[in-house]
Amino acid sequence: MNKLAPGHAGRGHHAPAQPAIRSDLSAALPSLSLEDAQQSQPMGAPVITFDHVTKVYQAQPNKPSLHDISLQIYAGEFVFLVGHSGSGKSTFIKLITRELKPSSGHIYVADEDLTTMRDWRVPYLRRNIGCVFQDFKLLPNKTVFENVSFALEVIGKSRHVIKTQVPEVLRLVGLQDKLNKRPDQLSGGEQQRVSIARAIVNRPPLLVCDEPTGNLDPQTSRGIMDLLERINRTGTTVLVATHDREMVDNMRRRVIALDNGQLTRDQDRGVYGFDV
Ligand SMILES: Nc1ncnc2c1ncn2[C@@H]1O[C@H](COP(=O)(O)OP(=O)(O)OP(=O)(O)O)[C@@H](O)[C@H]1O
Repeated sequence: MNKLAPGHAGRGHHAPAQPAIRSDLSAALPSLSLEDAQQSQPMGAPVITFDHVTKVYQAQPNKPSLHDISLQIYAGEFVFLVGHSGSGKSTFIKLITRELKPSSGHIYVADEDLTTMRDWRVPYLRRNIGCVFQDFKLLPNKTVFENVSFALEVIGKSRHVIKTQVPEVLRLVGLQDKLNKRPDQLSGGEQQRVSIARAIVNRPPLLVCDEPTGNLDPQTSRGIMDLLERINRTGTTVLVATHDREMVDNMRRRVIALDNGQLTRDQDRGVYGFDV
């Protein structure tokens, strides 16, 4: 069943998207407070809009990796993106971060049209999107503290901001005692917590995760999903691409299902729903 967000047309697969273009992306997005707030309700404005999006890779001209996808994800939602290997999940995420451009259709993040966005604006877009990957992507020769602080240094944050925000976020993910460890001195679950800390230290309003528990055992995976839920409760919109059936079935959040590049299901409190 498609859910209706307050004050908005349904999120049906073919809902027309007509957002106004805003020049200030940051102003258009809510900011993350690291203190746990009440469970936030989806707010009025869509954070992500796909409007008849098709993506065809040059290497596979006859087989769209995504075909005519239209949907909206609202501020404060927690959404699972599920589908078999090759169904288009990573392509979907790369379109949101503007690593890829669609072959046709439009994608809006906080009302900004990524299709027409100038290249110089892309780094500003990415400051608003925390990214978490299956393989953590930590810098091996840097400590936990340095891996997280680096994310703030590259966007020019002051030493004062770094000294306050990095310990705060490492406390949030439960790594306050591991600041000086290197990634190879941590478990897989701890490394993923560092990568989540790095993704949210700049308080992005949107967190996208591509198979965040793909390398972790079930118990560690539950800890990571609990953490993502806590981050979501602070108001951050969370999108998780996953194969983790148990997690999706237990958490009963919105599920968007892709099959061969087609949107086949968009369900509130959904289940994984594919045969393994
Ligand atoms: N750079 C590329 N060039 C050509 N085809 C690609 C490229 N990247 C992905 N594809 C194809 O696009 C389709 C979707 O791939 P995608 O990686 O988005 O799927 P996925 O659902 O994320 O898969 P997985 O769960 O295995 O990561 C597949 O058919 C894949 O072969």
